[in-house]
Parts: sequence; structure tokens; C-alpha cells
Amino acid sequence: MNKIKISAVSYTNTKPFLYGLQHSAIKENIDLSLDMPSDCAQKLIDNKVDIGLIPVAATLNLPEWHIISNYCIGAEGPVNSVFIFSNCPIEEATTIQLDPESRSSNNLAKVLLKNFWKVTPELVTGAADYASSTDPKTAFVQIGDRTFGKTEQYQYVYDLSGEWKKFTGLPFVFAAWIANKPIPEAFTKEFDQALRHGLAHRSDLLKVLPQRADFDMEDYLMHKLDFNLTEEKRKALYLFLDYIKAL
Ligand SMILES: C=C(O[C@@H]1C=C(C(=O)O)C=C[C@H]1O)C(=O)O
Repeated sequence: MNKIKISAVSYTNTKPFLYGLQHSAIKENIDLSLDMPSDCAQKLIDNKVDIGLIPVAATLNLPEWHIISNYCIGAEGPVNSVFIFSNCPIEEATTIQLDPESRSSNNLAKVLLKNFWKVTPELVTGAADYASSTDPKTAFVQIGDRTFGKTEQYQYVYDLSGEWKKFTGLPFVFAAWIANKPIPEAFTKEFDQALRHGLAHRSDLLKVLPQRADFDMEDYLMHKLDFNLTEEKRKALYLFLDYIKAL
């Protein structure tokens, strides 16, 4: 049998899933690569992989897509790794730099700016001074491990899934396991079992992950991230896609 090609996110948030895949027999049947989220999406769009843990916003660029797992990268409220960092209140920012590694959170920022904060700053992709501008009215979106320990460095910090919760009352799905073609059910069943195994062994994973004084890794992996793709999260996902389409 040809191996199923999979692209997964290279951040800490995906380590429980990797643990599960690496400790299950399914590892013999998959060809796994680790990529930044924007590249996971591009690989699935270009059909270089069959399945990706892709930013849900990128489904809008796929002619065919199937959610193949009951697990995701989500949050029931603040996630503690997806932020707008700013030196002024968000309502006063004139420029927002977007994160080149993100697809979902850049769009989440746009949805919140328009519909929740009701402001229209300039949005910049590929800023030369991304995340290092000294302009007091320039803020930036940032996701993943690069945000760890940064919440003390900026005067105004907006946790985007926390803000989404205030706006909609709903949880949020950043990324989901999505295929660009039908995948046999025997495989998806075994795949979900492997992911579940990884989630059940987060405490073992925490023992080997590097700890940092400025970030609560246990709280992040056990509580802030919520990996279950519940009905409410699916509802939030489709609502989010509707908001993106209306931008
Ligand atoms: C919670 C996170 O979720 C992520 C955010 C993504 C995005 O903005 O496109 C994509 C995948 C996830 O890794 C994070 O990266 O910190």
C-alpha cells in the first residue's frame, strides 16, 4: 500500500498528536512532514500531501476537502499562543502586520477588526520589520511558539480566541485534519485512535518537553488548547468561514 502523505504543524501545539502517531502502528503507513501552518495548507492545496493539519481558513482555497478526524487545534477561550501584540489600544492602531506563518489567525484578526472592534487599520502582509516595528501605532499578529513569553513585553495583548469567544460566545478551531480526497475509513479510524493515544499521554510528553520560566507549558497543553472537534467547534468553524467570505 502506498503511504498516506501527511503535513502536520511543526509547533508545540501538535506534539501530543505526533506522540500518538509515533507510538502507534500507523506510523508505518504514513509519510509525515512537519511544516509551518501556511505551508501545511499550501502542500494540501498543491496536492503534495493527502492530509494536512491545516488552518481552517485555507479550506476556502480547496476545491474538495473532508474533515477526517474528531480532533483539532482549538480552544474554548483564550489559547495563549495566538495574539495581536500592540503598544496602543487596538482601536488606535493604524497598521496591523499579519503573520506569514498563519492563515486562520490572520483572518481571525481581520474578522474581529471589522466586526468586533469595528476599526479599519491598514493590513500588511510581508512587512520588512514584521514584529519589530518601533512605530507606536503598529501592531502585529503572531502565532505559535514564537509568542511564548511575549505577553509581558507589550502593553496591549489580545488573545484572539479569547476575543472571538467574547464576540460570538463560541469556542474556536484554528486547524483541523483535512484531506483533499476521500480517505478510506479503516485508515481514518486508526488515525483517530493514534491521535487519541497521544492526547491521553500528554503528561508523559510534558516530562520531556523543555520547560520555560515564562510560559506554563502544562496549562497550555492540558487546558488552554482544546483538541476535541465538538459540535460547537464545528459550528464555530462554519461561522468563521462565513465571516471570512464576507470580508
Ligand atoms: C493555536 C495555534 O493554532 C494555529 C494557528 C494557525 C493559523 O493561524 O493559521 C494554524 C495552525 C495552528 O498551529 C497556534 O499556532 O498557536
